[in-house]
Amino acid sequence: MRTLVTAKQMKAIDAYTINTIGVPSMVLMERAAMWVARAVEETAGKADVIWAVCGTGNNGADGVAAARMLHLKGYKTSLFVVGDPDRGTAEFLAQSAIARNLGMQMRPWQEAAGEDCVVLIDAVFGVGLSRPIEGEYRQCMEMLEARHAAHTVAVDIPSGIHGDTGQVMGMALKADVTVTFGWEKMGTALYPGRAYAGTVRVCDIGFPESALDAVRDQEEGYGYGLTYESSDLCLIPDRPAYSNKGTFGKVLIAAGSKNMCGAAYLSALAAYRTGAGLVKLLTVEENRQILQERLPEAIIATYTSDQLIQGREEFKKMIEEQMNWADVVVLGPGLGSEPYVEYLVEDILTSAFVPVIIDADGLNAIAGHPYLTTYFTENIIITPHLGEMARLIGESIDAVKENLTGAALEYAGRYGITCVLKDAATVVAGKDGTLYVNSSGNSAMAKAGSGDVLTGIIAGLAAIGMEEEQAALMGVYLHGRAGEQAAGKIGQHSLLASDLADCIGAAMKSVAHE
Ligand SMILES: NC(=O)C1=CN([C@@H]2O[C@H](COP(=O)(O)OP(=O)(O)OC[C@H]3O[C@@H](n4cnc5c(N)ncnc54)[C@H](OP(=O)(O)O)[C@@H]3O)[C@@H](O)[C@H]2O)[C@@H](O)CC1
Ligand SMILES: [K+]
Repeated sequence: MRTLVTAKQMKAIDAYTINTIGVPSMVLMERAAMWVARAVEETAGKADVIWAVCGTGNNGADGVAAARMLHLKGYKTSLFVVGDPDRGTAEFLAQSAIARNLGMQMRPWQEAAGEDCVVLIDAVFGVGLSRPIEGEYRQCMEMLEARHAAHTVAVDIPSGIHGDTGQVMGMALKADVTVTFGWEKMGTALYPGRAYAGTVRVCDIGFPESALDAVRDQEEGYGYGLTYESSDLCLIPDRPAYSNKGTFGKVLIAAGSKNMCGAAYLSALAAYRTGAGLVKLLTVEENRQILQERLPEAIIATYTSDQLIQGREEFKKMIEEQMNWADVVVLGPGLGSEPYVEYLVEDILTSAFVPVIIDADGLNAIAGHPYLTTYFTENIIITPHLGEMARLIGESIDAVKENLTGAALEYAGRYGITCVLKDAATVVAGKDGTLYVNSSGNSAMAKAGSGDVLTGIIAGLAAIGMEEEQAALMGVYLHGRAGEQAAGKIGQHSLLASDLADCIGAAMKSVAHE
């Protein structure tokens, strides 16, 4: 498990380490610069021209210090400054003085025109970036972008990427390697920042763990983000030898509509593949035969849409019985948008006292009939993609995209539920402010049916004993790992959602015994 911090949190950790613990700012900076210089040395030869392009804040100061270290080792290093050097931070002024005392020239960035650059050290902005990039800064960064250095090392975060949201603040510089300090920044875990960062290296520059704790305690609701890595797969419960199908929980999947049964099938298949003991599909009568043929392991229960509208009381009773049977419920894949879906959602929400994972048309019914949110309990996990989230909160997709973590946290907090907001880097917000940013998966998973598989995985994990929020976090991670396995076998272009489901077992195995 790795911790992710926002820019604000990182600044507070810096300040605590310097002011309360007493580690001098310049000591931290020298270590930071050493890591940056090392990353450059891995690719630069002594004949290659290295540019360090530095702003006048502490990110720039890191860049000046790294350039000085490389200069002392005999590398051809040019130092360029953007912004008014006289208004630099104390550290920038100190690092500039050291560089000059060692005979280095610090020139305005405009003088770079016409000179060569093989390796670029991007030290224009770090976590201090607070507004869109304009004017001289933009001109400088455009010049750097056009330069196409063979290799770019970003200091702490690619300049132009917002440390909290990963958004491009007008423009940003793409890096091959981002050398970051202490903890990974939220902005390089989320897209598009993640795509700009290249390989992210988290380097220890001497922040104590206690700074993380102290900052968390100082401010209420100051939660850190987290992300899983392969060793966390061991959090998935073992399968005891002395067991039967009842040991592993019963999943009920309310899904599918007339002649639309693919989503129901994929969700059920994934729940079984994840380890559920029994999976029952609750769907329309028209789907019975095909689902039975495709997945004979599943129990099929059916209803007709007429039954639902005309015999509401009886239908409610049937739903109650199904809910009593289930240990976990999936509600929504492929349900369609017929008027009866509203009643189905209402009856399930009012009679389920187990975790309910709501997806797709289940969420659309809620967006169309907001009174349904009054039935939300802490057992609810919603799994919207950007469009579904936008409909739920009445915002544009762009607005959700700009602040993915904020949207998920706000919705989860408002209703006391778990919100899985699906994107290239899916985020999960828990009811108590837990924030998870997923690191697994690939673009091959952006295909029809992938979300249905995710619902089945989360349900399967809940069925084998994981608490619902944990099942949501792990489900997202495992889903991505299955995508990696499947792409490895089949290739990114050809991967289908059913391949994802078929690779869940291998993804779980790669885990436990890695
Ligand atoms: N000892 C330490 O503290 C350590 C710090 N470390 C390093 O320091 C970095 C953080 O440094 P930083 O706080 O000085 O901010 P930085 O990112 O350099 O930005 C400079 C200033 O730019 C300004 N600004 C913002 N947006 C702007 C815009 N669009 N256009 C123009 N100006 C804009 C804004 O000032 P403002 O104008 O808002 O007052 C901001 O303060 C961190 O990423 C890491 O690399 C490490 O060495 C470890 C030890
Ligand atoms: K930078």
